[in-house]
Amino acid sequence: MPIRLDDRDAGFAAGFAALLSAKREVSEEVDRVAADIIADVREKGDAALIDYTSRFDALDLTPETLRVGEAEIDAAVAACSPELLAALETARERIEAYHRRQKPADSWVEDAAGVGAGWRWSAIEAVGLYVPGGTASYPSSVLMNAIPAKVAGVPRIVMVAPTPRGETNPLVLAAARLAGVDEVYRIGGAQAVAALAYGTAAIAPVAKIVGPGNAYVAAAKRRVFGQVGIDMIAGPSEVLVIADRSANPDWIAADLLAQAEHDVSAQSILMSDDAALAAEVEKAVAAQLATLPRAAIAGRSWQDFGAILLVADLEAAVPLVDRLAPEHLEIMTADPERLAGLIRNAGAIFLGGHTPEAIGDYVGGPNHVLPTARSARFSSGLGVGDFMKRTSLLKCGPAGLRVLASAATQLAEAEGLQAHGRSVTIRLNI
Ligand SMILES: NC(=O)c1ccc[n+]([C@@H]2O[C@H](COP(=O)([O-])OP(=O)(O)OC[C@H]3O[C@@H](n4cnc5c(N)ncnc54)[C@H](O)[C@@H]3O)[C@@H](O)[C@H]2O)c1
Ligand SMILES: N[C@H](CO)Cc1c[nH]c[nH+]1
Ligand SMILES: [Zn+2]
Repeated sequence: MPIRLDDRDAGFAAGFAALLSAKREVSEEVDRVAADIIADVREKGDAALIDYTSRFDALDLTPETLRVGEAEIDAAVAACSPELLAALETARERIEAYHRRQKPADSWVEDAAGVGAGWRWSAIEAVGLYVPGGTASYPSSVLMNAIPAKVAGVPRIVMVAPTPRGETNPLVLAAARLAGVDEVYRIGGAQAVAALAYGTAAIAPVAKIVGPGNAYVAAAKRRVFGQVGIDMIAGPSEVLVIADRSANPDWIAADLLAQAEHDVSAQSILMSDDAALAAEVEKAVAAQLATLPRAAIAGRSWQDFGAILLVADLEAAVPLVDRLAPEHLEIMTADPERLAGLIRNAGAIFLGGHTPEAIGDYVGGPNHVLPTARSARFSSGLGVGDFMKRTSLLKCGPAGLRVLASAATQLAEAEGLQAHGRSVTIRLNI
C-alpha cells in the first residue's frame, strides 16, 4: 500500500517527516560494501574488477577484454536498425542544441584602478561516465552523460557500463560512438567507480566521475569524492506529480509507474487537492501495473515508497514540494507555470499534462541525469558546467598596484602576515 497522508489530519506533520526521512538507498550496509569494494580495487586492480564482474554481473573477463574494442562497437552499430539509429540521432541533436546554450563565457575587465580581472573556463582533462546497466540498459544515459562533456571540450571521455551475463545492448555502444566517447569498459557498480577514480593497469584514472546509478554506485561516488570530482548524487529515480481536478488520472498513473519501473528503490508521489482524482489514480496504477513487463519492480517501488498526499490547497503545498526536492516534478494543473514559479527545489520541472517526464528522459533536450534523495535542495542536473572549471585571472601594472597597495598591506598587517605585506611594498620602492 502506498503511504497516504492528508494535510488536514492531525498526524500529517509526523507522517510527512517520516516520508522525508525514509531510507530508500544509502543504508550503512550498502556503504560498507562499497567501501570494501573500493579498497579491494585499489589493492588488486584489474584482478578485483574481474572478480566482482564475475560475481555481480555473471561475466568472466580478462584484462584484455575489460575494454570494448572498436570492432565490437562497429558490429553493434551495424546491428541497430536504421529507424533506431535515426531516433538516437534525433535525441543527440536535441540534447546537443540544448547543451550548447549552457556553454559559459570567459570574462576580462580592466577597472578604474587599471587592474585587469576576469576568469577563463577550461574543460576537465579526463572524465568517467557511469552508464547504468544492472536491470535495464540506458543508451539515453550515454547521450546525456557524453554530449555535455563533448560540448565542454573534454579531451578524454571514458565510459563504464555493466553488461550482465555479457549481454550488451548494441544501442548503448552505438550511442557511445555517436556521442564521441573515447574508451568503453564493460564494468559497473562500485568497482567501476573505484577503477575510474584510482586507475588500474588497464584503465587510466580520470579527474571526475559523473552519471547515475543504483545505491552501490551512489555510495561509491560519495566515497571517492576528493580523490576525483563527482557531479551529484543521481541515485534511484523519483517523480512527484502535483495535479488538480483538470488532470487525467490515467496519464498520472502512467507517469508514476514510468519512474517506479526503474528500481525497487524508486519513488513516485502524487500530490493533489482532489481526493476523487487521487482515488482514480490509485485505481489506474493498479490496472496499468497488471500489464507492465517490469511489474515486479514497479509494484514493489509503489508499495514500499509510493505516496499519495492530499492537500487542502495546492499553493500551500509548495513548501512541501520544496522539502521533498524531487528529482522530477510534473505539474498537471490548470495553470502550471504559476505553480512552477513558486517552487525552489526540484531537479527538473515538467509543465502541463502533455509533458510526460519520459519525453525528458529521451528527446526533450534537457539532461535526465538529475539530483535525487532530496539533493535538488543544493545541486542541479548534469550540464556543460560540470565538465569545466573556472580559473580566475588578475593583472596589476605598476600604477594599479600602487592604487591597491595600501588596503592590501593594512589587511595583511591585521592578519599578522608580514610576508604578505612585504610582497606588496617591496614592489613599490622601485
Ligand atoms: N537519477 C538519475 O539521473 C538516473 C538516470 C537513470 C537511471 N537512474 C537510476 O539508475 C539505477 C540503475 O540501477 P541498475 O541496478 O539497473 O544498474 P547499475 O549499473 O546502477 O548497477 C548495477 C551494478 O550494481 C552492482 N551491484 C548490484 N548488486 C550488488 C550487491 N549486492 N553488492 C554490490 N554491488 C552490487 C553490480 O556491480 C552491478 O554491476 C536505477 O536506480 C535508476 O533509477 C537514475
Ligand atoms: N528517468 C531516469 C532518470 O531518473 C532516466 C531514464 C533513462 N531512460 C529512461 N529513464
Ligand atoms: Zn526514466
